[in-house]
Amino acid sequence: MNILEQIVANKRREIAAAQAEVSIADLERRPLFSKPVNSLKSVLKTAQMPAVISEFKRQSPSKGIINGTVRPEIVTKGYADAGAAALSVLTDKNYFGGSFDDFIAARMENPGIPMLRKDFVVDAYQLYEARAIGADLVLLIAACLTPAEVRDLSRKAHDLGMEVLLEVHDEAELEQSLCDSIDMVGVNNRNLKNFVTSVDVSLELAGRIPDSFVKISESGLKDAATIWTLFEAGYRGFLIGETFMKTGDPAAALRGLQQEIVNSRAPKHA
Ligand SMILES: O=P(O)(O)OC[C@@H](O)[C@@H](O)c1c[nH]c2ccccc12
Repeated sequence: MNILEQIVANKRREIAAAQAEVSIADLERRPLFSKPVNSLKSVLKTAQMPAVISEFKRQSPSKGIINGTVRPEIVTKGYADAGAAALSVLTDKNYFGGSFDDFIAARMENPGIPMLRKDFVVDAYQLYEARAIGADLVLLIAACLTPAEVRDLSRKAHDLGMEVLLEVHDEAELEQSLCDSIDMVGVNNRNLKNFVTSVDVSLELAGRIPDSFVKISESGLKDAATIWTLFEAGYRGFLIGETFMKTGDPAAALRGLQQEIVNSRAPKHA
């Protein structure tokens, strides 16, 4: 099994255990379940500048521990104050060291900013969980879902009031999985099967994503020049985790990058 298959197999066991313990009716009664949703799509649609979606990620299968000491409420408040367009918080425990507690701590501190539940969603039950912890949008990863699952899960997410970010890594995934209940398409520069990162993936797929979908480039992003190149290619959102999290002060790292983005703004955007 490749790593993605292992993660998904583990996820299915976790879901079975969670379902045995907490019913959907219980999730629907959680206070955050009915909170109004913050739209990321509407923010990105009209973005005049690259919008950074800042991720809280303690560890990953490719990098091991990235930051073992950070507190989610402090880091995410710092991200929001530094001008992040949205927050992404990992909730997978086994491979990314995340949790619902991390997500909820970030949510309580930042009620008004779009928040992505970053996990491996393979079952509608997880969409109820996402809503119950206060998520505004969910990630659906084409590489671990059939096109029919993408369609059904994205419709269900909409029924629950959330937006959907579809993650693709190549043209085949894009062509098979894109459907009209997707709000945003995220091109993952990292191949989840072997962890190799290249922004060429985003550049190659940009022209193949219809303009009706907001485009987000994900993973391996570090510098303003690359972000502007991707902006020119049509990307509006930039999902960044490690570049910030590996520093002692992730919010300061975001602030520095935002400065760099403004300072290196291409003349035609002036
Ligand atoms: O830390 P990076 O290289 O900036 O990447 C962030 C984000 O794109 C990455 O964490 C990610 C993208 N898609 C995922 C799916 C599952 C887990 C993690 C991810």
